[in-house]
Amino acid sequence: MKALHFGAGNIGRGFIGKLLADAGIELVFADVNQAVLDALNARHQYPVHVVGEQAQVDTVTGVSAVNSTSEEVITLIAEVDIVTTAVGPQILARIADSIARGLAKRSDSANTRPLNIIACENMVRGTSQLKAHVLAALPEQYHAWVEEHVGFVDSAVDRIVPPGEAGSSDPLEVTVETFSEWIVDKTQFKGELPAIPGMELTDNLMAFVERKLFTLNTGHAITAYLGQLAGHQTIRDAILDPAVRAVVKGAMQESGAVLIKRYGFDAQKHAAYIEKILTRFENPYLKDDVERVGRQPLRKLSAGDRLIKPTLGTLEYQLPHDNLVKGIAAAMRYRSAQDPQAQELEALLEKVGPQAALAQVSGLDADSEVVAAVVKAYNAMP
Ligand SMILES: NC(=O)c1ccc[n+]([C@@H]2O[C@H](COP(=O)([O-])OP(=O)(O)OC[C@H]3O[C@@H](n4cnc5c(N)ncnc54)[C@H](O)[C@@H]3O)[C@@H](O)[C@H]2O)c1
Ligand SMILES: O=P(O)(O)OC[C@@H](O)[C@@H](O)[C@H](O)[C@H](O)CO
Repeated sequence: MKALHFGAGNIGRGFIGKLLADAGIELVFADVNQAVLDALNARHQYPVHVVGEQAQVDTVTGVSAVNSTSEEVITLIAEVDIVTTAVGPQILARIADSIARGLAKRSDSANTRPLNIIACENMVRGTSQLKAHVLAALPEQYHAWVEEHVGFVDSAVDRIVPPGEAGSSDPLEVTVETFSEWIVDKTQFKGELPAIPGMELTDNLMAFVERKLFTLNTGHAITAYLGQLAGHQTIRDAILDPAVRAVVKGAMQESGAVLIKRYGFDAQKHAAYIEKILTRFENPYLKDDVERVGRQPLRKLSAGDRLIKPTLGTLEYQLPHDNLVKGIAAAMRYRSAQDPQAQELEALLEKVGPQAALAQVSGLDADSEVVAAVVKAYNAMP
């Protein structure tokens, strides 16, 4: 079996690429970072530090890399059995053209072996969104062939992987937590279901996607935003601050009430899931900056993402949302000199004020009670 993975970044090297390579699958990474590409092709292996009570260093072997914008990628898509991505939601549209060209080549060369494509991004049904971009870039004559031979498989992916230590000179070294979860929608595969240790198959993906995105990522984002406001640099320091922790836990309980109502989750098990996440945020072996977790606040404040979507759920079921509201207000206070979205948000707030800015980025009704509540919380923050 052969796989092409787009994005040799933190989650690409530290989780998805590692699982594929560990399963004995021949793995090629596609990326645009020349230093990473050169190092992968020079060494064909890299170290993964799995940190926790029982630390270990695993070596991922037998890997190579190509530039994501090269013709080699097109040829690989025509040949491989699995394509995975971990590039970030905003990059999916950019790689769609290459995938479309690769699928056309695959069809032209009469390769009818099943191909499965799995986007491993923090978004709801990211692979389905990638599929829409790919079909938009693919001439109509190939669409029926793609429907028959190519599976677009949605997934939920969970492992906290911060960037490498600032002091490390190895561009490939990656540090990961012990916990990991990769859940894929088994109803969307073409051909035989792959047996990859660490990949779990489900026919109830939406429940897992929403559970992860609207618990872990909701809590993570609020930890970052409130943490920055309280002057903390890392997620660990932020979550150990009782004032931050109370809002984060409260927000996860509020989104949890929505999930319990929507998917019939067991309330006790969900409470245990929240507690486990809080201990993961506290991990003393990971240095995860609030700026990584808070990155791209416009994406995180968009209608389908981790702050607004669960809040809409509380409105749907008439449930409390005071802590989610504080989290949204804190997101609007997020500032980062490195992050173009943080600057765009700041400029928008200056130009139109918090009420109109929130309505614009989130799609919420500017005259709604919930927007008024966020603006009140925002004005009360330093
Ligand atoms: N890091 C985590 O803890 C974590 C956990 C679960 C999910 N995710 C998700 O995984 C995705 C990647 O996150 P990350 O933390 O690994 O980010 P990252 O920045 O470390 O990695 C992204 C990689 O994509 C590469 N890239 C950019 N443009 C590209 C292109 N056109 N073609 C190919 N590669 C390209 C970058 O060079 C980089 O190596 C995001 O959607 C994120 O939400 C991250
Ligand atoms: O990757 P983002 O920007 O969507 O979210 C930042 C973090 O919350 C995220 O990367 C988590 O570390 C990850 O989702 C854990 O599984």
